[in-house]
Amino acid sequence: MKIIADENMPNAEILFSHLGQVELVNGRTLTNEQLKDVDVLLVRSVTKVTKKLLEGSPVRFVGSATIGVDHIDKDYLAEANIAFSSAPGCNANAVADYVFSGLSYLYLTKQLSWLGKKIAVVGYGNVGETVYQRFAQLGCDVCVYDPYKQKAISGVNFVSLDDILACEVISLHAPLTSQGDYPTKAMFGAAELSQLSSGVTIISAGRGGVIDEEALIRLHHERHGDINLIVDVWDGEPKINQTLVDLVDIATPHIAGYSKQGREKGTWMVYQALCDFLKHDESLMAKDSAISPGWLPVINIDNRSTKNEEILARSAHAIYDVARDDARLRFKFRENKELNVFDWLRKHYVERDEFNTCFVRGDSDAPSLGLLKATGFSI
Ligand SMILES: NC(=O)C1=CN([C@@H]2O[C@H](COP(=O)(O)OP(=O)(O)OC[C@H]3O[C@@H](n4cnc5c(N)ncnc54)[C@H](O)[C@@H]3O)[C@@H](O)[C@H]2O)C=CC1
Ligand SMILES: O=C(O)C(=O)[C@H](O)COP(=O)(O)O
Repeated sequence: MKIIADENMPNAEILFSHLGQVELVNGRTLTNEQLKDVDVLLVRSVTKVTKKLLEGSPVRFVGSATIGVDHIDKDYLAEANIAFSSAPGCNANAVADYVFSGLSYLYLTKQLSWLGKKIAVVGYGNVGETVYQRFAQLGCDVCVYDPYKQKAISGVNFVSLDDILACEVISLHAPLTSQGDYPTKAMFGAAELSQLSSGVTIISAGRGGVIDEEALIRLHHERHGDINLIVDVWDGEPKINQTLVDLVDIATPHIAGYSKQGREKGTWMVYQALCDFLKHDESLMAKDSAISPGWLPVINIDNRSTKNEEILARSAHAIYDVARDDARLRFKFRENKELNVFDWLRKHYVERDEFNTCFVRGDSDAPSLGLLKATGFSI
């Protein structure tokens, strides 16, 4: 059996080589020609899996080690009787860590406090729920917009899109869709953006295209910069709008989900699905050996008078400082105009551990202990 896997899929060779012959390829430039003798195709989000790519190939299983599936033509796969599996939730903690690292950065650099603000989450899936629950457990005033989930779930503060637009922090975690009752493509267009409150913070870590970037740039100018932006996903990746990069507080190359554990879990979930499809015993590989525990650092906190928000910010940054990814992006784009910088940065990403791999110690009555637990740290 021949298996083609994206070269950016961690552990692919280790896990899949006992199921077949594995070839690692650049997923962005993959062609139909490369698939002519391939049985299993394992991709990441940069490969458009369409009829054009697969037609005439013997591929009978496609796995995507990602949460998002907007790069997959699932209708065609079903029609062609090709099995498909993705990795729902694999990097939800990583994206939530990104959100808190971003807010921590704004707190430390602009003294922008968010704990007491009105916070909105868009999309209540694996990522949105993780982000929402962290805010809720921190005691924040948090609401969520997800018209598909609203009726089915109780105990969650679902609101309308207009209510979301009035909030002071808005974190976007909806998929990119252009069909259905509530398509998300350009869902944050000029009309919606004009309703944003003064000094709002927007975190865009779902998919580029959900925000109309030109409208966002215009709004930024009109408001004289009175809007804080943390942007991980871009319309038209890997080409990105440099005007927008220059305006935002944090610009990163679609790496919100790139924790070591999140990426490894993605490969692991696809491996499990392929074993299941092949009726192969997955226990030949141990999950523990496929997903790293992290470096297990310890943060010691005490009961002194440091503000809770400061403790949160410093702890988040001790594990993952989002500013390092922003600095790398800006530096590389200045340094090299020829290279596909966006993909280069992603391929050479210095992976980070998740907050949950870090243990916090301190007096059991220290209030910040509970806050750090709510933010995803281990106690
Ligand atoms: N920046 C990054 O590195 C990453 C980005 N993502 C993106 O985040 C998206 C969300 O991830 P998950 O929560 O795991 O997906 P999910 O599929 O579990 O949940 C998506 C949620 O969005 C909701 N939704 C759909 N249309 C909506 C609309 N018009 N308004 C509000 N909510 C809407 C759905 O009902 C669903 O509850 C993924 O589709 C992916 O595109 C995911 C992982 C990493
Ligand atoms: O899981 C998703 O969905 C994501 O957005 C991934 O983190 C994107 O990573 P790549 O698949 O593009 O490496």
